[in-house]
Amino acid sequence: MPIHESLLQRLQLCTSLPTPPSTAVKLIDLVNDPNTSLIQIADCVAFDPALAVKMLKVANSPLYSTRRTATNVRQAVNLMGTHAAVTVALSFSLVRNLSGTHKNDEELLFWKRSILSALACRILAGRFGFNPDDLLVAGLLQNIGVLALQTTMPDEYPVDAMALDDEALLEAEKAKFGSGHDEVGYWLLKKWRLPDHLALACIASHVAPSTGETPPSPGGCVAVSGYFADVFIKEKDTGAVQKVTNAASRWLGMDADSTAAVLEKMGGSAKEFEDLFDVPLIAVEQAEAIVDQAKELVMIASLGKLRELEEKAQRDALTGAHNRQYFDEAFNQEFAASSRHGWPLSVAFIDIDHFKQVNDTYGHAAGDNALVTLSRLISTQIRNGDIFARYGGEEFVLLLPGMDSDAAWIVLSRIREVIASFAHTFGDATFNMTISAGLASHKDGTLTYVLPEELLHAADNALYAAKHMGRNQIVRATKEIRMVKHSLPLRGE
Ligand SMILES: Nc1nc2c(ncn2[C@@H]2O[C@H](COP(=O)(O)OP(=O)(O)OP(=O)(O)O)[C@@H](O)[C@H]2O)c(=O)[nH]1
Repeated sequence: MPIHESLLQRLQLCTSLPTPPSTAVKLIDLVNDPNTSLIQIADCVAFDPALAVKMLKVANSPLYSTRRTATNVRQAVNLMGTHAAVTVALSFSLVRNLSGTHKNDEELLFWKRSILSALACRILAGRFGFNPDDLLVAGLLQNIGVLALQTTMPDEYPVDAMALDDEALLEAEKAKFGSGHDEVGYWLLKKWRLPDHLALACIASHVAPSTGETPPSPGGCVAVSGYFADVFIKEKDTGAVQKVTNAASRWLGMDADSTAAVLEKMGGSAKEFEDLFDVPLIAVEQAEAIVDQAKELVMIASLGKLRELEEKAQRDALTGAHNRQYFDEAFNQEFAASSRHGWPLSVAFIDIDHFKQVNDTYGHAAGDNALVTLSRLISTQIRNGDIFARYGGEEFVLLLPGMDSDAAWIVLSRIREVIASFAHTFGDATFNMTISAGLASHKDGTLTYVLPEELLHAADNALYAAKHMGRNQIVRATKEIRMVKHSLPLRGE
């Protein structure tokens, strides 16, 4: 991913770009060398007294909880192991020197966010089985490109960079400079000679997964870590908890419960990270408020899930129309209300004509597809309170509360026309379908019924009559039709 040329020139000419301190440069050499030994790391750390103190602190902290206590750098490095020791030493060395001369609040905020991201990364790594120390560094440096762009072009860079969402910021940068902080960050870290598995976090964490099915990846952890950090940084953004919940679900398939658990863990470990990195991160009350907020969200999410499940249980899996059970219940209730109050109620059976031929000619999958399309077409023609359900096979039923026979006739006519004029396509095939419908109405001044089954039976008889009369039409139940027994072999003949 090459950086836009004029931007590259400006970056190369900039003398104040963030640069790693000499200890970090040595540590990067060690990171790149597969044969690095514990002695070499201990040597390098020992030359930097402040770093040595930090390494002792971290080796004895719960982050690397062992029963042994390190009393000198050699022991600390030993306890942590080569990989962890060198990556952790590198992150301390970078942050201390890059943030050491906090020029302004903005820069302090930048490092606060980076350290909180690193903390989230470490927790997420533990959850998904990735290397926690690699992810700590990646989380820390994922937005180093922002710092590079801010330093190179202080007057042109969006002033509200930290307030923007990552996607919006990248878009603004690309429009202005031709490249975003993701590419610039990667370029800078490669210039520092950081190995790809660490530098790539700058790029990978900024490309959203295309589907929700992507398995969790280190890049995904880094991406989501920024949203976790924002919950603590953007105190005024009341939607921050919701945003991290969405991002964690999208990138890592996490549910609201797991997201809240990570937030809780972050709140608990922030103090430790604050001590290690010497940057104030969060106030205790703030951490508590965030955890409360996260718990509330879990409750809302589980209520939402419950509603979703209830809704699912009422729907036909193929077409999304209501199912027979839901219809039966609603129909009985509506019939009772109609009888009680004298409100009109119409019900219609809708059946696809010669549907067997569709299956036989174009295949069962084409038939399924047509059923889905037909349900969608019908749904667009009805109102909220109307109930459209799959009664079975290619037969549907439409319940129209408050509608008399004439009004229902108009709705059904519109449905009949819309369906007849729709050209279904499946693969190379194009075909049209028609429907027949039988309509019966209660309490509309014409026929009345004592039992709900009688009304349904009348609508069914009317459908038989529509089929008998040549299909692609609607027939209303009349006195004669209403009581007819199903004796004619009409449907499917
Ligand atoms: N693809 C598909 N076909 C279905 C489904 N449910 C029922 N069918 C088919 O629907 C067809 C219904 O056929 P028939 O009852 O003979 O009726 P028809 O061919 O529509 O003819 P008329 O109703 O008399 O116009 C059968 O071939 C069933 O296999 C389904 O879920 N998917």
